[in-house]
Amino acid sequence: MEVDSDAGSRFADVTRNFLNWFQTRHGATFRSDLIAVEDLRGRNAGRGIIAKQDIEANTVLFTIPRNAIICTATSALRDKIPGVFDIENDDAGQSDSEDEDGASSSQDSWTLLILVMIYECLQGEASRWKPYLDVLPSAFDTPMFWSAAELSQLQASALVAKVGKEEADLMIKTKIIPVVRAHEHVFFPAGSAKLDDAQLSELAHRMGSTIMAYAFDLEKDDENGEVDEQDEWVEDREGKTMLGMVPMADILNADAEFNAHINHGEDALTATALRPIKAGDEILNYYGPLPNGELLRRYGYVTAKHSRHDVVELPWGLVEAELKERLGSRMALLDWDKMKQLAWSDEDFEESFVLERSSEDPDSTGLLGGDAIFTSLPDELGEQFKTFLKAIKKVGNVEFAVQALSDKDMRKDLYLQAVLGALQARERQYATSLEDDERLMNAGQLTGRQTMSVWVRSGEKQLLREAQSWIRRVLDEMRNDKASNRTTHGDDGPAAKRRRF
Ligand SMILES: C[S@@+](CC[C@H](N)C(=O)[O-])C[C@H]1O[C@@H](n2cnc3c(N)ncnc32)[C@H](O)[C@@H]1O
Repeated sequence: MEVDSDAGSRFADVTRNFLNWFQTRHGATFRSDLIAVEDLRGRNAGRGIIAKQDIEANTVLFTIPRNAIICTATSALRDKIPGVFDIENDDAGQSDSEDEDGASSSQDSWTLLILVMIYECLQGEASRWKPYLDVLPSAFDTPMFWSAAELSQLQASALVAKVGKEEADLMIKTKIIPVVRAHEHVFFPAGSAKLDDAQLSELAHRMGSTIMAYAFDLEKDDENGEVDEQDEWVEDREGKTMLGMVPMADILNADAEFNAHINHGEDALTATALRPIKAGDEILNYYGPLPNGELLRRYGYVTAKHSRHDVVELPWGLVEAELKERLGSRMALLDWDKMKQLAWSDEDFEESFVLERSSEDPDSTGLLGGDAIFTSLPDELGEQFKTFLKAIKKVGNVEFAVQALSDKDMRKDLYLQAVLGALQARERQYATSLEDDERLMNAGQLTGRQTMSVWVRSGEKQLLREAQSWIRRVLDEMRNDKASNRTTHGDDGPAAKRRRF
């Protein structure tokens, strides 16, 4: 990425101001002898923290006093509009408050932090976090901000349905703008221009996306003052946890393999090296075992190391269609709609299933061991298949369903064949093949967003292929077992040890 020199020096100025501001917070530490905040825009990673020299394991890299965090407990907004913040008395962590100005709100910790961030931004120089707010992003690469044409590059990825733009628009319209409008004298400093609804909505979107990619969960400390790292970077969309913006901790970039950890202490959060770090290496945090699609949705980037966590959704309808095809002329015996109604009356019946690889967790030093391998279909998919066969038997007493229900090997073969067909159909839902995607990547003509789309969709296709290969291997094994049983016992001999379905 080209970085023009004017923009480059502005970028460096706000970084310097932020560092000065951070280091003068009471209780803050920053090992400037060991680490530096650097401009990583050349590799599309914004700011990041780099080791200036070799660092020993367990070294504390920086400390953030809790009062430097932006959250509902530290911002002055809470005292100015206490009614809006009164969510404690509600079991679900939500309030349906009606304040003196009649603005109705149903807030949670997520919307309250958006309000706090809007408030602090609108205070300008008067906010005690101004130098920190200046290093937060003004533009995002998350799909929330993509055009329809850009989104179409994700093809059949389930990510498309999860972008959530309409939900965010509605939340801003019903929970953010009314609160600001009802308290304009609080949000807009005297003499400042008031934002119109479109400008407020844009600011709220920016703050929402910043929180999504930067905020920490502040309430998950265990008795040792530590946080389960998978929960540390949160997406608490149910509003049940206390969220906060943690200056400096959120300058750390992250990957599926990482070398630093943020410990949550009583008075401060500390960033610690998990293992020896070499001079020049980036200090990396961990956002959890996220598939690239989810990394893109929440944070706006993808990495090669996160591919191991990729997932793909298999809609049940595709498995059902395969089964229908296999029923062939026997379909005449069935009232398909009645049978479906019966199957769907089971409360556990699912519309789709998530396929994923088995992969070990990173070790205590942040390193990954072993490959991620596809080793099984979801148990629930097998259960659902059986439920469906039972419905077929009940409604039509179709011979092959009756047989499959009593013969485990036959059922397993039928199941695997149907899922194999469904996986192939799922692959065909994408507009390009895995090979097309590889050619596109190799041609090197894609924009950043296009590259990320191809990465996400080809990661899903790759997993579909691995699942198909796994099924073919299992089917081959079953055939070989059967053949060897026949040679051992003769065709009429008792079946040898049956495999579990
Ligand atoms: C908590 S911030 C980290 C600091 C950020 N780079 C900045 O300049 O403010 C999270 C954002 O950093 C970027 N990021 C984090 N890890 C990254 C990585 N490994 N590669 C590229 N970008 C990354 C993404 O834009 C993400 O939304």
